[in-house]
Amino acid sequence: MTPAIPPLVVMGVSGSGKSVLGQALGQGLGIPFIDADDLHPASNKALMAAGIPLSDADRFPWLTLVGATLARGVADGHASVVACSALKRSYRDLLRSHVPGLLLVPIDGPAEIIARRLETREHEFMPATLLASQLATLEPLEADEAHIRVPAELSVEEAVDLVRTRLTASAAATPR
Ligand SMILES: Nc1ncnc2c1ncn2[C@@H]1O[C@H](COP(=O)(O)OP(=O)(O)O)[C@@H](O)[C@H]1O
Ligand SMILES: O=C(O)[C@H](O)[C@@H](O)[C@H](O)[C@H](O)COP(=O)(O)O
Repeated sequence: MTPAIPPLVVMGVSGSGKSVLGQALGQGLGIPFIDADDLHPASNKALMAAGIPLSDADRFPWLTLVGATLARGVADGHASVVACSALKRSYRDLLRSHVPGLLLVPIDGPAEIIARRLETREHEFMPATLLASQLATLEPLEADEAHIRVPAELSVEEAVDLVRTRLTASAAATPR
């Protein structure tokens, strides 16, 4: 059965694996993938490249663009999957204000795994030194935030299977 797919945001700190999983989910579920990294204004990229964490004021216009991008997909009749850190509850609320049916896909794992991933990857503008600030900023999901949690230890294929299985199960459980 093909589940009805809600707009998805793969979230977590830098280096948790959002871009890789988001891309794989887009392919696996047959929906567009957008990396929120690509929606940052040059000013945000310059701050991060200089090792300066973004403030709420830096992030809100960017998150508004991310939310509008998700909403455009819904208006066009399809879900999209976005990779976006979405670290604070207020950021996620802003995204949900654009797409109320938003389903979060948080990637959770020990800081050591994430730090190791950051050490071995190349990034256009994000230095590994910002991981500490990302972890300090991350606000855990609250009980009313719809989500499918993905352990960082899973392979990308296992993570896609987990999300697909959970989507199918929740579609089967939803009364028509
Ligand atoms: N499930 C995974 N298992 C092993 N390595 C992974 C996994 N997901 C991502 N990676 C690797 O970790 C690094 C960070 O992944 P990336 O998707 O860029 O993270 P983010 O978008 O959250 O910053 C990359 O080198 C990527 O290849
Ligand atoms: O401060 C933020 O809100 C995040 O840093 C977010 O903007 C993202 O994490 C960066 O664009 C780096 O990209 P990765 O998360 O892909 O490393």
